[in-house]
Amino acid sequence: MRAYHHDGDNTADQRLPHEYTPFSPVTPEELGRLGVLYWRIEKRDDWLEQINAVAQERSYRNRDVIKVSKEAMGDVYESKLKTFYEEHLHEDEEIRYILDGSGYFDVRDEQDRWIRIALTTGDLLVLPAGIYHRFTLDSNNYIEAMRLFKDEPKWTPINRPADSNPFRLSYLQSVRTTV
Ligand SMILES: CSCCC(=O)/C(O)=C/O
Ligand SMILES: [Fe+2]
Repeated sequence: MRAYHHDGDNTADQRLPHEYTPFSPVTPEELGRLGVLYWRIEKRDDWLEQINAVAQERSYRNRDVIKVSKEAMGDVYESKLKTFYEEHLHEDEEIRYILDGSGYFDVRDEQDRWIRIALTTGDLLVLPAGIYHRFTLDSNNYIEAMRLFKDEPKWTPINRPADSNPFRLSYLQSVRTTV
């Protein structure tokens, strides 16, 4: 995982790294203050046991696997990518363990700037309910991820603006009390 401030350029290809100049890294602790959690679980023999331990600890009872690529998604590929890259929130945590490939999750910080989180195989990321975010493939155009859920999957992204959504309000409250 590599997290840094995004350059804010929305005109160039979203799949490019978009590193702010000068490069401005963001630590896991800073992500933690936004409610974003991160674990590194190497894809060695015991990776599934480690995922199961996190899932048990955090009550993630359901899971599935998604492959994002032209080959895997066919006709819906472009429209799915567009949906993933619209700024949105969810009323539940978004939990992704990267099984293969790579991609970028962008999250908003306290000043509403984008932080780009570059994920590769072995990264486990949890975005809290109510955080504004988006996802894009990088120039490798391929990611395979395990999606974990507390209960039944709540797929529906709620696009910004969603400032009076109760999950947004409670997210903001939780971030303020951690600062
Ligand atoms: C790497 S999983 C694809 C992106 C996704 O599932 C999502 O919900 C983005 O916000
Ligand atoms: Fe999402």
